[in-house]
Amino acid sequence: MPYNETSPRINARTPIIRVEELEVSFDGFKAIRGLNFSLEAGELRFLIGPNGAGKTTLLDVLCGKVKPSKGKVLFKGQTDLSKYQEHQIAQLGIGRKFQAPSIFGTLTVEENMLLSMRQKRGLLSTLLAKTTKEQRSRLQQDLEMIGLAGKAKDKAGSLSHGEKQWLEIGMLLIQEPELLLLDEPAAGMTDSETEKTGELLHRINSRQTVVVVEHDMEFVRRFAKTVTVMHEGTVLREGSMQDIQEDDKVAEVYLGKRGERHD
Ligand SMILES: Nc1ncnc2c1ncn2[C@@H]1O[C@H](COP(=O)(O)OP(=O)(O)OP(=O)(O)O)[C@@H](O)[C@H]1O
Repeated sequence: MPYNETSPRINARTPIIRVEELEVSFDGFKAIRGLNFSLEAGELRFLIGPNGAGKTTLLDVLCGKVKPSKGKVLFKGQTDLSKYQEHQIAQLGIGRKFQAPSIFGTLTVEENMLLSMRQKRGLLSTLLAKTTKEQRSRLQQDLEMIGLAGKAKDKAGSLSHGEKQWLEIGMLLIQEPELLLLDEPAAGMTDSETEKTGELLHRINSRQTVVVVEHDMEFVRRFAKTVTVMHEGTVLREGSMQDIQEDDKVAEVYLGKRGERHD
């Protein structure tokens, strides 16, 4: 049975994430200021905005890497994420992929996936445990999902840049998060890898909620469903890509305050 059929993953009523009046300060500098943000279970949400808008900081708060100085961050309506450590948040079901790779190049693709699967259980002894039939089937399913089933026995170090990124995503998927946070998943990829990454995001989104921080506007145009535009630590606009593209305020923050130049 597909693993997502047994869990109450998608509940269209309760937001999977609700952020209220969030503030994050770094030595007095407010990187996030009064931010409100809501994400429904099952969404594929793109976060965009100029450099320094606070996109990465928001993901850092959601995964527990950065603690808010004010405000609420609720997971599934009741769990206050600000009270949990990073590893506990991972256990709760929020997976974060950073840009820097964390795979073991000397291990095979499959071994990297298995290590990640066992880490989730949090017991060192499980590293020595035998893989169950169910786990093997999970592994196979996720390898197929990320397009690396044919490379399961290859050393991870021999993969292309794009394939390494997919393996990292696979290592998150195998931990069965309900919410996946991805920072520029297509950065540095070839055109064909970028296309495959977009398709992968949509496949993942058929069973999980996904938030993607992205700079590549062509990628956003091609693959985004709903887009949140951030600016100066808060949400500037939210909507479909078409709404966002037609918005004067969004154009202004991206194009360096056109209005001011012409006044
Ligand atoms: N650890 C930190 N200490 C001090 N300032 C920080 C720290 N992390 C982020 N900032 C500052 O907070 C602001 C928001 O940064 P953040 O990285 O979240 O923006 P971003 O929208 O992700 O930008 P980019 O698109 O350039 O990655 C920036 O001004 C940044 O310099």
